[in-house]
Amino acid sequence: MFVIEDLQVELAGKLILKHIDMEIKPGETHVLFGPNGSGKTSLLMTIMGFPQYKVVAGKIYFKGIDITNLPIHERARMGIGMSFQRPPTIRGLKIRQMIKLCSGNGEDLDVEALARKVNFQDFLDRDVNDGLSGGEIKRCELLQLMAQNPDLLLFDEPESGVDLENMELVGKTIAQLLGQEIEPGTDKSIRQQKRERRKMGLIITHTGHILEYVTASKGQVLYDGVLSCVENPREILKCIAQVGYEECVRCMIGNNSGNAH
Ligand SMILES: Nc1ncnc2c1ncn2[C@@H]1O[C@H](COP(=O)(O)OP(=O)(O)OP(=O)(O)O)[C@@H](O)[C@H]1O
Repeated sequence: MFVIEDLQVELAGKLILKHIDMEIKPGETHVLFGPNGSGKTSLLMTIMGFPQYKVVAGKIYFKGIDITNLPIHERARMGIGMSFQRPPTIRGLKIRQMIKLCSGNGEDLDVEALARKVNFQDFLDRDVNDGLSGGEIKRCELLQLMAQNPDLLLFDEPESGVDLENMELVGKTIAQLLGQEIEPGTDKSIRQQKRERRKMGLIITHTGHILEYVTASKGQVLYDGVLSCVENPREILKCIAQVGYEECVRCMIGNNSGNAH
C-alpha cells in the first residue's frame, strides 16, 4: 500500500503541493492529469525523495513505513522506481553499467536479453542518455525499471516523444512492469491473475494514450498544487477535452476538502 497524508511541499521557497491525500492499493494503477506547471512532476519527485522538494507538512507511507524523510536510494531499495520526463545525461557511465546498478546485483543479469525486450540492445555501450532521442530516452528509462523491478512505479509522461510504432512497445512494457499482462493457457483464470496483481503505478499523462495499454483504476487531476478530482480516468479525459481544466477549479471550490466526486 502507498499512502500520502495531507502533504505540503515547497520548491524554491514556493508552496507547490497543497494538502495532497492519495492512496494506491496493491495491484492498482492511478493516472495523474493536470495543466502544465500544476505540480505533477513535483509530486513524483517528492515521492521519489529528491531533497529540493521540501516536505513542510504531511506524511508519505510505503508498505506501512513512514518514508517521508528517507533518502532516494533507500526508497529505491524499498521498491520505488521512477521513469523521468527529462532524465539527466551521465557522461562516463555506460547504459550497460547503469542497468546492472539498477538491478542491485548485476552479476546474474542478462543485460542483452533484457535490452532486446525494448529493442535497445544496440545502445548499451553509449553513455547514459548521451545524444539519445526523446523516444530512445523513454526506452532507456523502461529498461532501467525492468532491471530494478520496483513495486511502486512512477511514470512521468511516458508517451512524450514516442512515435506511434514505439508507443505500442512502450505501452505493453509498462503494462508488463505493472504486472498487468494476461498469461493465457496457465492454470490460473484471468480473474485470479488480476486478483493476484501487487504492483502499484502512478502515471502522469496529458494525452491518455497510455490507457490503450494500461488498466488504471483511478484518475486524479492536479490543479495549482491541489488534487481536485478522483474519477475514472477516461471520464476525466472526456471532461478535460469538453470543458477544460478550469471546471476542475469549480469542483475544488464546491468541495472544500479538495477531493471532488
Ligand atoms: N527549480 C525550480 N525553481 C523554481 N520553480 C520551479 C523549479 N522547478 C519547477 N518549478 C515550478 O514548479 C511548478 C510545478 O512544476 P512541475 O514540473 O511539477 O509541473 P508539471 O505539472 O509537471 O508541468 P508539465 O505538465 O508542464 O510537465 C511550475 O510552476 C514550475 O515552474
